[in-house]
Amino acid sequence: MNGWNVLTIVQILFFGMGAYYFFTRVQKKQLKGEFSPAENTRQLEELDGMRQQKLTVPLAEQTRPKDLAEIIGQEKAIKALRAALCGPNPQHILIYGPPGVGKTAAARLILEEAKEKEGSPFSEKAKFVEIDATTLQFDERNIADPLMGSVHDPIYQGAGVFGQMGVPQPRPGAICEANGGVLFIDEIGELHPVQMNKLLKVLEDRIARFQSSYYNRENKNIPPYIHEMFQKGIPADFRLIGATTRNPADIPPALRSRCTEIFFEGLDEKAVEQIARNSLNRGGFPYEEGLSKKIACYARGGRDTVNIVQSLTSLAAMEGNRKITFADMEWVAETGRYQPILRRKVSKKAQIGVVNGMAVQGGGGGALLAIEATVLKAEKGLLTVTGIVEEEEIKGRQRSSRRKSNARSSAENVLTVLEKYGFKKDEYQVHINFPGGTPVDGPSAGVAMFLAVYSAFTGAAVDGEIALTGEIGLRGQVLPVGGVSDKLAAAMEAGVQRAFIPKENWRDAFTKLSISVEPLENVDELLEKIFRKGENNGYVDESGILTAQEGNSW
Ligand SMILES: Nc1ncnc2c1ncn2[C@@H]1O[C@H](COP(=O)(O)OP(=O)(O)OP(=O)(O)O)[C@@H](O)[C@H]1O
Repeated sequence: MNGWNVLTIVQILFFGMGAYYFFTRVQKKQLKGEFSPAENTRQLEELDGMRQQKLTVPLAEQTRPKDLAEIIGQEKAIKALRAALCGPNPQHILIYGPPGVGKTAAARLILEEAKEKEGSPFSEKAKFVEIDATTLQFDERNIADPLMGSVHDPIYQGAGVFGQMGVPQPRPGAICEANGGVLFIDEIGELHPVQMNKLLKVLEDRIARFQSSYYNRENKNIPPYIHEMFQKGIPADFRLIGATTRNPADIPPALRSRCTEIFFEGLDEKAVEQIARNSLNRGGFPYEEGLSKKIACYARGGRDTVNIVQSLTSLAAMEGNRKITFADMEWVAETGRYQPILRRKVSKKAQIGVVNGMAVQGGGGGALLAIEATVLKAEKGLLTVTGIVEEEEIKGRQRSSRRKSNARSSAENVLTVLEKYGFKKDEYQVHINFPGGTPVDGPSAGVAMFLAVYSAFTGAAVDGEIALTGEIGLRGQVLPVGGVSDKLAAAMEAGVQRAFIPKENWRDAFTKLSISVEPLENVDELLEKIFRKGENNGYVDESGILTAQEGNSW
């Protein structure tokens, strides 16, 4: 062997050792997922720096109820929640209700209370796992599903050393994290139908199952725990609490049938005032007397209230920690685009040609509207509808929209239906008025308009403590409308004693309300229910021009 050959062999050996060192080092790094120590220290320092930068706790967080007793105005719903979750056999639960009225706050607190109860299957460590269905994107490739979990197949980027070894890795989702506790899904009605079906299956099986075309029982590279995950699944034994602002009819029956349904009500004025007072007191600034009442004129629920109080306290703090005034509330309402809430109280007096209609307000929530009508004998028929805003822009907090009223065409239907009761369109001037310039959703005011004109036409006075909603068909049918729960809440707050709603909107839950709610199929039924026979509710007499003059005094 000559000198050249020895040198070559030495060079090859050195190169080989260098390559071996390099590859084993890289492989070790990948196996351990290790970074360089300096990089690791730098990243940790950065995270620590971020943790040091704390802002003060927002008032919304400070005022979050810490106890179920701090949730105002939902006593019945909370009792039902306790009954469903705090016993030895907790149920799955669906909570319905308008936004910001305490559904999430109550769900967060109920598990803690359940844990304290003797015989509860929830252990001290039972977790409350919260997920918002509006932020869950459905991924049909199932690469990332925070709710159900997913499998990282070896081909995917980031599969790491398991990827090189051809091992698929199950990644448990929220259903497994909640095992032994509560899974709370906010806005559950927004779940993609495929996710909803998978969730229903998990509620039955109480196991999360994983599949992958890369999984092979014979693959010796696959660690035993991953074999077990594929073959036996991962436990997902939890109680579901779903919350939704939708109507029960919009929720899949298969989910409803597996859950106890609980209804949170819209908050009335008194409840909002109480929440405002509690928040103002926690805010720590002096405030003008009666301010909580003023806040209740604008806030539609608990969240609105807390947000308004937060703006008020920020303003007072910015201007030298001064007292919070009514003028500040006006400013917050103006800049925050809070619409004043219509809160009419009904009159106990029976009046001719005046009726309470139940409506839905632009920004959400129900409202009670007065509808007045006059009927005058004339040479020629005429219909006038006033007080409605034909088209208006509703500037909501999140979006603006234009709304066109079609109250007039609904009023035309009313006159046609009235022909059955002796009224002749060509012989009367009818004037229907919605005092207050409120945007009116025409069709749903149909039955109320009918009653107002009928009353003016016949001279039969209508009880001031009744209210109505429903679209009217040309044959006098009472047709279904939206927002009935909100409308009933507003009616109760206004002092209504009897509310008439379309039969198709009827729910058994309405029997539990503090007022009488009566379903209607047609307007004949309505007339029979509210007028006694023989009273002045027949047809107009020959000489008579019957008007609602008496009714104009309200
Ligand atoms: N009934 C209430 N009593 C006391 N505080 C309330 C009430 N309702 C709401 N709040 C306040 O508003 C905040 C938001 O309410 P929460 O998140 O519980 O509403 P939600 O009904 O779940 O609304 P969403 O449907 O929009 O999720 C609460 O943290 C609390 O500070």
